This record gives sequence, structure tokens and C-alpha cells, in this order.
Amino acid sequence: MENSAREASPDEEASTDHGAQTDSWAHLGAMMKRGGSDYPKLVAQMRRVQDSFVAAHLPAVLVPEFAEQLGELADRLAEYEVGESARPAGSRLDLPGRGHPFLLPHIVDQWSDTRVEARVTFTPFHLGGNGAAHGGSLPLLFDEVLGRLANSSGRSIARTAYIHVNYRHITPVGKQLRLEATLDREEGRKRYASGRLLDGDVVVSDAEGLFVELRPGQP
Ligand SMILES: CCCCC/C=C\C/C=C\C/C=C\C/C=C\CCCC(=O)SCCNC(=O)CCNC(=O)[C@H](O)C(C)(C)COP(=O)(O)OP(=O)(O)OC[C@H]1O[C@@H](n2cnc3c(N)ncnc32)[C@H](O)[C@@H]1OP(=O)(O)O
Repeated sequence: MENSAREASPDEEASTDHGAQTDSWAHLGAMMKRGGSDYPKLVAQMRRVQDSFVAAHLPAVLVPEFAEQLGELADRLAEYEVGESARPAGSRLDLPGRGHPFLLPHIVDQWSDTRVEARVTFTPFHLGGNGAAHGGSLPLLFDEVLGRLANSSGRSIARTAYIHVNYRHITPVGKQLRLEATLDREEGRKRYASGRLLDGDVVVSDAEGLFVELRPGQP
């Protein structure tokens, strides 16, 4: 099932029942409407705040004013807090990084049952030092992409047991990189996936993950 839609279709919920599958597609469609058509602008501005926050050195005299303004915004947002399952952030599979500011803003170009190709640009928010991405941001990216691959195409929910990440070269910030991932094998409840992040032809990082299918009723 090749799919060129950005982030849209790999996350059909686990089901072998045709009726439930149809419901799950409808559910996904509804999830992707959460927040409305302007929600991408809100996420983009949030990401800008994150990037400019970590890059800024405010004059000390302005710090209280900025803290006040951010506090007012947080108070306004808090008025609209909803439960985990109703939130747009993380549900917008049509947006880079599911529209969640914590996740890397990766864009999926190709998705099949067992393979993903994506583009990603680490931003100033992810800077570790010397122009390189923070090491912790790479497992986050691999967990998201390998985890979604392991959970896609009608497979029942599996949770990350481990992600092993190799850092081969520095991961540059502000440069578009390519990510390839494959679901390599399944052994009972265990699903093994691997991925690599490329800067041009250079593999800057690769990873292997184990995802274990949850037993019925397992939290
Ligand atoms: C998670 C789904 C979220 C759904 C979100 C829904 C909508 C959002 C829309 C789209 C998003 C879609 C996908 C989500 C995206 C990314 C996915 C990220 C997933 C995560 O980020 S999730 C958080 C981090 N994750 C944890 O919080 C796990 C904590 N942990 C546990 O919950 C248990 O630990 C568990 C369940 C892993 C296993 O526990 P268990 O009791 O079920 O199974 P058991 O221990 O018996 O292991 C069975 C066999 O796996 C082997 N095994 C186990 N662990 C191993 C290890 N570390 N190394 C080597 N082998 C291992 C055993 O050796 C045995 O092998 P064998 O059968 O051969 O003996």
C-alpha cells in the first residue's frame, strides 16, 4: 500500500474487521480536522516561539514583560484544556510531526506496510551544541517513526521495548535530512524495525527498535 499523502494513512487503528476499519478511517479523518483549517498556523507559530525562545538573550529588563505575556497565553490556552484523546496536538497526522511541538517536524513522503521515507529538518529548538542536534532528539525521532511503522497497517498496538541509536556523524541543525525506516521482522508479539538518517549520502545516525505487541487488557 504505497501512499504519498503526508502522514495521513499509515495509522489506521488495529482491526481485522472491515466495519471497524471503516470506522477507524472515519475516526482518523475526524482527528485530522481537530483544531480546524487554521491549526497548522498555530502549530507553526508555537514552533517559532520554541526556536526564538532558545535563541534569544533578552535584556534583563524585558524578562518580566515576556514572562507575563507568555503566562497570559498559557492561562488562555488552559481554559480550553481537554482530555488526552480529544487533543489536536499529536492527532493531526496531516501535519509535520503530527502537529505536536514536542515531535520533530518530519514530513512523510512514502509509506508502505513495511517502509517509510521522510524528510526532517532539526530546528534551533533541537540544538545540542556546535550546530549539532541534541543527542536526545534522535531517539525521539526514531521512536516516533519506527513506532508508528510498527503500529500501522492494521497491526495491533505495540509499545517500544528499546531503541538502540548509533551516532555516526553530527546531525546538523537547519538542514533538510532524509529518514528511511523499515519494519524488518515480526516474531510473535515482537516487531523489529530499523532506520537511518542521512545528510546527503552520509548516514549521520541509525537505529534499531523492538516493539512488543500489548496483550489484551495490558495498560
Ligand atoms: C503506543 C501506541 C500509542 C497510540 C497513540 C494513538 C494515536 C496517536 C496517533 C498516531 C500515533 C501512532 C503510533 C505511536 C507513535 C509512536 C509509538 C511510540 C511508542 C512508545 O514510545 S511507547 C512508550 C515507551 N515504552 C514504554 O513505556 C514501554 C514500557 N514497557 C512495557 O510496557 C513492557 O516492558 C513491554 C510491553 C515493552 C513488554 O512487557 P510484556 O510484559 O508485555 O512482555 P514481556 O516482558 O513478556 O516481553 C515479551 C517479549 O519481548 C522481549 N522483550 C521485552 N522487553 C525487551 C527488551 N527491552 N529488550 C529485549 N527484549 C525484550 C521479552 O524477552 C519477550 O521475548 P520472548 O517472548 O522471546 O521471551
